[in-house]
Order: sequence, then C-alpha cells, then structure tokens
Amino acid sequence: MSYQDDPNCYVGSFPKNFSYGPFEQNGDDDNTSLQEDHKPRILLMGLRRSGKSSIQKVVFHKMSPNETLFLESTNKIVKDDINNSSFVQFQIWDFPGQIDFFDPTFDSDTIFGGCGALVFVIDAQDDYQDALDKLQLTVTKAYRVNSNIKFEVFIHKVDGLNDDYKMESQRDIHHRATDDLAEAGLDHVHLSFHLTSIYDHSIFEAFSKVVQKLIPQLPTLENLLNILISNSGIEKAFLFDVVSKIYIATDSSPVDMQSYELCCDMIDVVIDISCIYGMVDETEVNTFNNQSSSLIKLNNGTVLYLREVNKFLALVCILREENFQKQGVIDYNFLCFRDAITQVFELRNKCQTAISRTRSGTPEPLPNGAADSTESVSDRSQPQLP
Ligand SMILES: Nc1nc2c(ncn2[C@@H]2O[C@H](COP(=O)(O)OP(=O)(O)OP(=O)(O)O)[C@@H](O)[C@H]2O)c(=O)[nH]1
Repeated sequence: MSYQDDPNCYVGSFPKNFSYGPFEQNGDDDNTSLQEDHKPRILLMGLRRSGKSSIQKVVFHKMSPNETLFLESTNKIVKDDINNSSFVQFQIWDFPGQIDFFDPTFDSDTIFGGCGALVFVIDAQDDYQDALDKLQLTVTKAYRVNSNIKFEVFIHKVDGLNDDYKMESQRDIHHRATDDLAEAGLDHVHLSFHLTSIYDHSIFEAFSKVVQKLIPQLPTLENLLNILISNSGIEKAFLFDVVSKIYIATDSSPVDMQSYELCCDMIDVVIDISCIYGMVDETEVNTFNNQSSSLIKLNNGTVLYLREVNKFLALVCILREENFQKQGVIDYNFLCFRDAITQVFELRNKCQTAISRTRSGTPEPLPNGAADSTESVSDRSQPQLP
C-alpha cells in the first residue's frame, strides 16, 4: 500500500486558512479537547522546509524518503496519534514553519503545557542563523511555560554534507545555540543535539532517543536487558517497536550505529518475508505475531537473533556464533524476559487506570509497588546462566 492509499498520510494540500487552531488530527476530523489529552506530546518545530513533516512521515508512516519531495507545506498544526504499544504512546504535533509566537491565536500555555519533548529541526544544508534565532525564541517561550520539556535539536539533512563539515556544523550550532541561551539567562537549560537525515538510519536512532526519554519505565527495561544479555552470552540487545523501527530500550553498553542498522534491516527482512509467505489468509493484516522469530548468521561469526515480545515489540540480539550453541538457555532466558516485560506492561496499565479513575473522581489506590517498577517485576523468573 502506498502512502497515498493510507488514510493517515497526506499528500494533497491543507485548508488554506492558516491559523493555530482548530487543531487538525491527522487522518480524521475528530478534534478532541486538548486539555483532555494526557498522552505525552512531542512537538516538531523549526523553519519552513527544514524537514519536519518528512521526519514524521518517514519514521511513523513508512513513507519512502524520496516521496517526501512531494510533501506540501504544513499550514496548520497537524496532530498525529502514535499508539504502537503500551510503551510507545504519544502524540506528535507537526507545526507550520512560519509559526508566530506573538499571534493572539497561539496559545502557548496549552501547547507547551502538556509537552514532553520539543524537537527543533535545523536544515544543515541552509544558512542556519535564522534557525538559531528561532530556536532561542522557541526555547525561551517554551521553558517559561514548562520547565520539564526535553529540548532536542535535530541538525537535519546532513546527508548532503561531508564528514568534516558535519562535525564542524554540529560544533558551531552547539556553540552558538548555547551562547544564545546563556545570553537569554537560560544557561541551565539543556539542549541535546543529533545529526539526522531521512536517507539513512540516523533519524530513527535520534527519534529512539527522544522517545526513550518519555518512557518512565526505561530504567526497568534497561535493567531487564542487562540481566538478559549477561546471562545469555549476548553482546547487544535492542527492544524494538516493530512498526516504527525505533528502539525503546537497549542494554547499557554503548550503541554503535552499524549494529543498530543491522537490527533495523533484520526487522525489514522479517516483516517482508512474513508478508509474502506468512499470510494464512488474505484478510490477515498483522503477520508479525507470537510465532515470529528469526535467525541470521553473518559471515563474520556473528548471529542476529530476533524474537517477538508482543504484538508490537521485538527483541533483536547480536551475539557470537559460539555463544549461540546453547540456544535452549537463551530461549529460556528470553521467556523469563518476556514474562517480566508483560508484568511491567500490566503494572503500567493498572497505574493508568488508577490515574484516570482519580481524574474522573473515583479514586483508587495505585497497585502495590507501582512507584518502584524495578522491584515490582517479580523475582519468579530468574534467568539461567548458560
Ligand atoms: N536531503 C534531504 N532532504 C530532506 C531531508 N528531510 C526532508 N528533506 C526535504 O526537505 C523538503 C522540505 O521537507 P518538509 O518535510 O516538507 O519540511 P517542513 O519543515 O515540514 O516544511 P513546512 O511544512 O513548510 O514547515 C522536502 O523536499 C524534503 O524531501 C533530509 O534528511 N535530507
């Protein structure tokens, strides 16, 4: 299915009357009240044509990078609900490039108030002085309303730059942006910088980091992955959101881009093969299910091993071939890991139900141990040493 057939994607023009409201929900007209929306929110901001809509379409709607050439300018805030799994639930708000904070229809309290992360996109192939001025204005405005926002700067379109120039631009943008903030008396505000392009995996990697900061259970997930790899002879493990290919957690060893790319490619292979050969009947939409697993042996003695965790999440591991001889132990440890993840999910769901009951006026105590999710994962499932 091309993105043109997908009701969640757009190619055509937007209503021409530019304003900051009413908000447009991507794919349907149901404008839910902003105040009632409690999902973490990621705002995509930056100058016109910096690449905001392309990022959102490529990462979350599987649009191919070349197709973004035909995207029209955004002239309203476009809201997109991402509900891939219980851990990956947020809204992305794509802003028009020509946003004017002094416009009376721009309600900064509502927009920045419930925001988890603000991604500011800078076109690195263009002169970025205007973008830096806008970044300073945006951060100042947003921070005054909500000091908990995570500020992420994407130095974007770096595919057109050579390696030296890329590093030089990053240094320069970092330096100037932090200087500008210091001038505005906001030197304590932290900005994270990422070099990105929709033409390679860097945009998925950067978005993974943005999303991870919004997952309160991240330390628990990392802890579980650390336990799994140390007891199974695994070198690196990623917990992937299969639909978007962003990783929601990994063990605490450093991530190298090549390993991440290998794992992403493996997911593509598994999905493609499942779609072609795994469909039992024509009506089936999701061929990724609890039977899904895959093993790829590379010619350098490395094994890639993928196991399904639930409908939306997959564990992808990289390990040495000799450590894969005891596959039974690895599989057993994986089942323990999956059990633990399920418990984290259940706890999270209970907490969310309790919170919504409290909001709707029927308070209910949070489940035991909900505050400390690391300890709440039962010790029943202890991994085995190989
Ligand atoms: N070379 C390159 N081009 C990109 C990249 N990302 C986006 N583009 C191109 O940049 C152009 C503008 O992209 P958009 O996504 O429409 O930009 P926008 O920021 O949403 O623009 P407005 O809606 O006007 O604010 C398109 O032609 C994209 O193909 C990238 O990583 N590398």
